[in-house]
Amino acid sequence: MASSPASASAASEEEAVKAAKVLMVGAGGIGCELLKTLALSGFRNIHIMNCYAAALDSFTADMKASIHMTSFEVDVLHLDQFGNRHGVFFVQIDLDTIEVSNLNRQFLFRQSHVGQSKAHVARDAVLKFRPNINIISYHANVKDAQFNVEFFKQFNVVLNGLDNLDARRHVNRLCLAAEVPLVESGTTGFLGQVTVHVKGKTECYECQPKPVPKSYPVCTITSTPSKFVHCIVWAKELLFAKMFGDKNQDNDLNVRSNESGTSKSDVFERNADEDLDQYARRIYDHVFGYNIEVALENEETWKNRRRPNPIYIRDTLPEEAIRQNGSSRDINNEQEEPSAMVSLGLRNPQEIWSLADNSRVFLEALKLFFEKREKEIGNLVFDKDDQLAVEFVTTAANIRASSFGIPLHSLFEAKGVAGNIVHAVATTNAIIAGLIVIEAIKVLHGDYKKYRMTYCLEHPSRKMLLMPIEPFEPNKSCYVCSETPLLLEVNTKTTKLREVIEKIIKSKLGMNLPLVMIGSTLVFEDGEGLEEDEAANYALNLEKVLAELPAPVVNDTKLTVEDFQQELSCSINIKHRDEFDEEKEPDGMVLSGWSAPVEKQVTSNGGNQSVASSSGADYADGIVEDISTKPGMKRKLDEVLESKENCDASSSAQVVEDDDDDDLVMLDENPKLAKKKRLQ
Ligand SMILES: Nc1ncnc2c1ncn2[C@@H]1O[C@H](COP(=O)(O)OP(=O)(O)OP(=O)(O)O)[C@@H](O)[C@H]1O
Ligand SMILES: [Zn+2]
Repeated sequence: MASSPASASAASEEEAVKAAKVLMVGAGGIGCELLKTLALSGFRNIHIMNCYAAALDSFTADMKASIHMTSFEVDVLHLDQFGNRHGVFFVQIDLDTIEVSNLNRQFLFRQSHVGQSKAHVARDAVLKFRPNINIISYHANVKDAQFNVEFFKQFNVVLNGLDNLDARRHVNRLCLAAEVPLVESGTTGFLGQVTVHVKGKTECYECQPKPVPKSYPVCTITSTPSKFVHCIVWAKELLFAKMFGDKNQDNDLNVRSNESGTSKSDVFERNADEDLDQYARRIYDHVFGYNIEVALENEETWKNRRRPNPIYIRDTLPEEAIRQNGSSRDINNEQEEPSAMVSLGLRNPQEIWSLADNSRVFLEALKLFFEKREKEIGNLVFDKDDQLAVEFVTTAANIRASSFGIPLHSLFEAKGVAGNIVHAVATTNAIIAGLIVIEAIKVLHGDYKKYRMTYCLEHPSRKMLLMPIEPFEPNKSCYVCSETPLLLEVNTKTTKLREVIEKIIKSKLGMNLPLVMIGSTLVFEDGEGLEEDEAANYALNLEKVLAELPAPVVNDTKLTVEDFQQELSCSINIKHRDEFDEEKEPDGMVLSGWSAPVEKQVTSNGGNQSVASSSGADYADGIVEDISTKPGMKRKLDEVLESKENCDASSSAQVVEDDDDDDLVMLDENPKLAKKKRLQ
């Protein structure tokens, strides 16, 4: 009996799925769901890979310490280079190990897996219910050099389940270079999206500007906090950074260097004759007492504001309590990871501690950093998974909040604010994983007219929670997927090559290992394998101003910038400019022709949704389209820019921080986006 066209098409779809070679990047919340859904959807050849040992060299000591090397991982490593063992395969990459906090939603993992590779354990778990699937797992960073264009070329489709912009951009570039379709995804609480990117047919992941983190005026953070988040930003970005971070970094911590007003040493330096107890108390009095007194002297500031109270240790912890502080420490409680609350016998992170308890934990945390983690001091960056750092930041924020009459918060709540944590919703991940598989099947079938970008909303819009939208055409001025040159306005007589590389090429253009050419002269190259004299030469060039490079960069010079790993090359036309506005153009350079982050005023729709994005500097998860209100118009839901508060004229810089508000916010419509053409 002849088969109907419908069944023939279903059969060919099934064949395409069976024969597919799929690369999946990320085995976290979305990744676990995705792996399971792929396995249950007929994908037969799943190859999760682990280039773990090779990648290990590029890992920092901390990363290495977090990796569990098991015989299983080594075994997987020896399987083969490109997984051809199985002919067709599904590959999964993830650099992370399993944490207890993953278990509520990353259902392929169990308590006993904590500390093990996500990629391997996920592979193992799926093999238990689909033993005939070919899976190879890689416990590695997808940015590792071995995952080059050749590696990507072997796949029919790449599926992202990542949580950061950096890795997403990298995968986008490799997919473009290898000409492999990419299905990209992200979730934030109830919100999520799946987008399809096929070279030449749809826009690439970087065709559109990505959201920028929320920023607060410096004066709000340093002088006039009115919300708890302002205290958290102060504690994290200023105090913590000042105490434990890189001393050479700019820091706007608005503190006087010492009480007598003389130019003696830095107040944050520990004096030779000071024991740790004395040092901790001096810091406390300085930042919560003395500095508030100084701020109070500026009557103007407090005209229409509530005046803060200086807080001194003698008031919060009278003498005997101070002494107790040392002795109440449970010295038998030698924890692997030092914790001030544990050593002081405080057990409940969900409880709001009194000012006295906050003060005790603050002093204890400060001391523990010096006692137990002295080697790290000078290099620490706040990390929401670092218990002692969270304790320090929580208590510093609470003491400051108390000074300014702002309600105190529990450690659990403060950690959420400090780490920009939006609680993940397992159902959203499951829905998004399902949508990824639907798009992957369409991609394998090659019918690009059926591709959809789908957005998962929290509240129904036109009675729909899922909003499918036709993908857009590539953006003709995208520097990643088109050849449009960029324009850099810069003072060529004062700007060093190093600044252009750090602030523009690496930071804005996201290149990993850039190479810079002026005409045919190579002035800089990054990466391993350079000859000693080459490296020395490039190091010299880095410190030269542009106009004094071996091939001088002046007005109208064209730079060629390339990243071999990403197979990305772009031209930058230079326009010399003498002056830059320090406030509006803090880089001292202006790059145009790239997808600059959108910095638009936002309005709230009065909803009650949380739209913060991924943790730390890793944001940019979601672009949500609200086609119910503006058909064809893109709106972004996950970028929240607080309208600038009135601020002293002296405050110019911005402290960058993510959203804290609960409101659903939407960007004003971007007219540029409205003009974009849909796929024909
Ligand atoms: N460069 C990268 N290479 C490989 N895997 C990556 C890379 N960057 C991120 N990932 C992985 O992407 C996954 C994202 O998953 P998810 O968003 O659920 O994060 P998580 O770390 O598992 O959970 P949470 O951040 O909520 O604690 C993580 O498992 C992470 O290890
Ligand atoms: Zn593009």
